[in-house]
Amino acid sequence: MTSDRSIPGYTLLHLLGRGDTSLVYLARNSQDREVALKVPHERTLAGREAAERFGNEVRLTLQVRHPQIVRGFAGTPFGPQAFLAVQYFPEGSLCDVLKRLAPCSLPLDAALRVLADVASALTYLHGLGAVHQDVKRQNVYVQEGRAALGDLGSAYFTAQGGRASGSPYYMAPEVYRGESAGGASDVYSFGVLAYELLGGRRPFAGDSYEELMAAHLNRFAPPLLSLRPELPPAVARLGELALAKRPADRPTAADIHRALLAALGENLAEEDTAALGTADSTPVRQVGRHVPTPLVTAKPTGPETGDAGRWNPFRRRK
Ligand SMILES: Nc1ncnc2c1ncn2[C@@H]1O[C@H](COP(=O)(O)OP(=O)(O)OP(=O)(O)O)[C@@H](O)[C@H]1O
Repeated sequence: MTSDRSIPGYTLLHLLGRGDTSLVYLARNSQDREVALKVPHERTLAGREAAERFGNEVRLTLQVRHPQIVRGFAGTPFGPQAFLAVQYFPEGSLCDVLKRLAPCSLPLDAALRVLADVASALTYLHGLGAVHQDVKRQNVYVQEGRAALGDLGSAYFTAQGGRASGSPYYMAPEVYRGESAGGASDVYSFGVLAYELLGGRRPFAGDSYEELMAAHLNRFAPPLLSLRPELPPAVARLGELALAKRPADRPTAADIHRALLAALGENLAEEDTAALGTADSTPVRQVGRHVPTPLVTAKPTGPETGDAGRWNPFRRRK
């Protein structure tokens, strides 16, 4: 269950957290930099799908570079020495931050800033032709009010095909139906995150996977303005449109990013404008679970932490 493997070049300082895929340590690298070191569990390495997911996370994390995506420093995708060293966030994930704040929620400006950063990360990924597939508060890391999107284990380049997946509380209707995922599916998950941060509750609840699926497919959440009247109307409107049942009715991540920056009184930075269309990426070789697969009714595709699991949202693992 636990991993006591040492990774050459790193001194393990202490355990930061335990996920379904890996143990995450605070570690020091040979340049004396503190990093979060992800070391996969033995069972992750032993399971084909889990090992491929970890390998995918390593390769994509090291390939992409954006200020609002958790930065990867080094890694080995497969084998007994597999690891991933990433930027360390002392404040932890957005989930950790919200737990510490409870019963209060993020002040409006702080929530808009976090959402703008996540929208910026998605704009960049979508510009590369990639989808993230697991946008949720557990995968957003926070430092001094700024946010970075992490966990690229389920991400893939749409041109190369991949398997639709997600976390049940955040999964788009088309993913529940087993159709292919696209940027619009990430926008839907972003809409759930935005609803949580701005509305203070989830848009859809359910006591089972089936109940959640029925809610995401058929129900409509109360308007955000009814939950938080002080919201900028344009942001509330885009937040609701992000939850549109049909992918084509949703705004793009870039639309949402612009609206959030406007609400914060800012303009799109030049590098973000460039990232919209000209991001340079050489897609990595896809393996195993990332070759095109016939899609059947989507099942959540991975174990999960906390209360929004990819496999089973009702099983708590930590
Ligand atoms: N970059 C980081 N900085 C600080 N803490 C981190 C970082 N990455 C992970 N952690 C901590 O480690 C915990 C486990 O990380 P994570 O959820 O990414 O594990 P995983 O096993 O790789 O992913 P999953 O559970 O989704 O399969 C997090 O909940 C968080 O507390």
